[in-house]
Amino acid sequence: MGICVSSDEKAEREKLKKTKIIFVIGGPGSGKGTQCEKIVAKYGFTHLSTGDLLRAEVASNSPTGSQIKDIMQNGYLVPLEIVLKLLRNAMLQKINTCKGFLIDGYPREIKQGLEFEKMIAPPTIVLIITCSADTMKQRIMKRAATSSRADDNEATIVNRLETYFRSTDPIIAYYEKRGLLRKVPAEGDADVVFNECCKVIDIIL
Ligand SMILES: Nc1ncnc2c1ncn2[C@H]1C[C@H](O)[C@@H](COP(=O)(O)OP(=O)(O)OP(=O)(O)O)O1
Ligand SMILES: Nc1nc2c(ncn2[C@@H]2O[C@H](COP(=O)(O)OP(=O)(O)O)[C@@H](O)[C@H]2O)c(=O)[nH]1
Ligand SMILES: [Mg+2]
Repeated sequence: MGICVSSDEKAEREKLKKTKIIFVIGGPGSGKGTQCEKIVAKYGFTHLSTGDLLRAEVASNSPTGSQIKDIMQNGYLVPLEIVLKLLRNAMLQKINTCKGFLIDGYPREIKQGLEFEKMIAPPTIVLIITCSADTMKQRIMKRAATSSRADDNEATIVNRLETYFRSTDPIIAYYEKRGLLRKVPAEGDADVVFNECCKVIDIIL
């Protein structure tokens, strides 16, 4: 006997499958949030950052929040089940009004991508914003002056960069092989980077 799926759940799945989904990946401080903000303004997509969802969970003082606080403070990855549940719930809340999703900061491991496809839908494309580790470090240190993020400090930045580089190469190779990867170099000015992002997005509209 198959797994029993309610008709509501079926309808949700169908809607999620029809919606455009862009994974936005890139190192810490590469400019994912900055580009997503610009994309939202131009295309009206819905921006969901897994980092923001997790920080909101910590701020809410929920049991899950206290479980993940130290992990994040130290620059490590939060367990997949926690991230995916928060993400799926956030997507379902917006599904009826949304023109497309920008999923910022996900996947961080191939397994996250595979589980997302199982639970939600395949991504339309995967946008990767790339710049050097030095550039990322400099941008985060500048942001640290105003961000009040617990992980925007020099020691944690080293861990975040290490975590990023360790887990990202396989993700890049995986989506490249499937023809879904779109690379945007991000050393330059944010507007120049945005221009490149638009070229990639215009093709999937
Ligand atoms: N998809 C995810 N899977 C596991 N952990 C995650 C995920 N997204 C975020 N986190 C965790 C990792 C970090 O400890 C913390 C902050 O993530 P995030 O805000 O994406 O910061 P970041 O350092 O990768 O980049 P940024 O500087 O772009 O915000 O939350
Ligand atoms: N020069 C330059 N700075 C940028 C660019 N994108 C973001 N920044 C700055 O770098 C910092 C990190 O950007 P953010 O969008 O938070 O990056 P994220 O960590 O990838 O989400 C911010 O202080 C931005 O102002 C860019 O394309 N060019
Ligand atoms: Mg960010």
